[in-house]
Amino acid sequence: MSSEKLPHLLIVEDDRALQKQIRWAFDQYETLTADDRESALAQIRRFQPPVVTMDLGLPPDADSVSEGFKLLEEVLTLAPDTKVIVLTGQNDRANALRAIALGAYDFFAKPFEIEMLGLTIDRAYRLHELQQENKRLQSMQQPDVLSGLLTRDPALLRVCRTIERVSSSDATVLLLGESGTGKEILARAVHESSTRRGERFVAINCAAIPENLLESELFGYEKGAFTGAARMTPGKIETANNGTLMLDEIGDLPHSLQAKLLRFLQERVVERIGGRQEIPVNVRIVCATHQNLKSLITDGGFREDLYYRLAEIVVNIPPLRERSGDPALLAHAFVRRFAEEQNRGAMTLREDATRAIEAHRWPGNVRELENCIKRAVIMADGNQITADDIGLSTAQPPEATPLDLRQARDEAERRVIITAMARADGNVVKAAELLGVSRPTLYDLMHRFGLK
Ligand SMILES: Nc1ncnc2c1ncn2[C@@H]1O[C@H](COP(=O)(O)OP(=O)(O)OP(=O)(O)O)[C@@H](O)[C@H]1O
Repeated sequence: MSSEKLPHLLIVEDDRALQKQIRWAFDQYETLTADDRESALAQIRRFQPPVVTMDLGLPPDADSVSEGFKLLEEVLTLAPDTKVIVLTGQNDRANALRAIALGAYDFFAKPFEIEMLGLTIDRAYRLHELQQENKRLQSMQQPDVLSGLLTRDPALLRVCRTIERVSSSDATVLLLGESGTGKEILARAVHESSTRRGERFVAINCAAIPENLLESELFGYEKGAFTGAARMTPGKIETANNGTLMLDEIGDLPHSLQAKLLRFLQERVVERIGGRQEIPVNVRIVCATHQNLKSLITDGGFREDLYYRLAEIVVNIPPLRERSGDPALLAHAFVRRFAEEQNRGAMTLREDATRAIEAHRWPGNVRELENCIKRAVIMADGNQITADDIGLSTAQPPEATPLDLRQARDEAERRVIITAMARADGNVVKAAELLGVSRPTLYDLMHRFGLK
């Protein structure tokens, strides 16, 4: 390795003999030296050494530590990632601790063993390297488009991985899930993690608009196409050109429009109502519904050919009641969010409230939970939310259990761990206490069940 490639090590030491000794001992580094504060700062500015060893007693007042502490603070302001190892006098524990409190990486009392110092310097370099690598990776990462979606449930985590994987393609995604399960969040995530993210995300709810208006909303119209069409208006499909179009509640799309949408998906052109021109549109479609499209097809309510056009990738979003641990996890997060929004200070859920949340069936899913917590935050007298504030009944219906004993045991353990982690708001020590096991045992179990 050429000497330019060696990492820099700055030795700040006014005792020339000791300075030399350290230099010789660490020839695996490109050593720099300084014997007072000013020259040390000059070396830091010029070379930004990852690691610095520093005597606290520096001239002009080498018997006191004032120059040393001043330098330590300046180094950490100038280069906060630098690892500073402080060398102190023999019985100078108080100053050593003060240096650590200020942000020094480690300390050694003189006289010290040079091998021990060497090990600490090596460790400091490795830590510095890791931190730099971490920073580099973080700066390369795209913004996490699923960060607004909270879950620890394995099935929903799998859904998130699927969404991330399919986003880069242009495949049409069909999101199936009950109302309030997070279909819109996932549809936006598809858009935000695709190359279309700089373009528009346009959503339209097919159930909320009457049939005659829905056609013009989707396809647009020319001026004079019908009474009241005062000027040309592009439809949602056209508006979403180059971006993503979310067709929410696609199961409610009237038959006549199903045929028209199918034509668009085949030809990728739209014709505005009253227009003759075919306008090419490049759009990625994500659709969603809470309905069972397969049975709609059987009953003649939905075209099978349209279904297969839309269902290139089908994603099933599990309802909240089937997501292990998620009700409590989301409830804690919503309490924090709403308490902040309502300026209620730090609020928490009392254990009886968490239990009531876990026991409820959540027919309205995350939206219902969100509203329920919002109401409780407003209603609670103190800063603890009780089961009464939540206002839920706790009757729990029986659950289907697998018959294989080992599988049942694993499944039960897994659920209990997820529930404990959620109830403890992610705090492993608290969760271990709730479960009556040691922290390492809980870590082992989490590892065994693939829980982070
Ligand atoms: N996993 C989650 N983490 C955090 N917030 C969530 C999560 N899932 C849903 N939400 C919130 O719950 C509410 C409902 O979610 P969203 O609108 O995406 O559901 P939806 O399935 O599209 O509902 P609908 O079918 O009624 O339109 C939103 O406020 C959303 O931010």
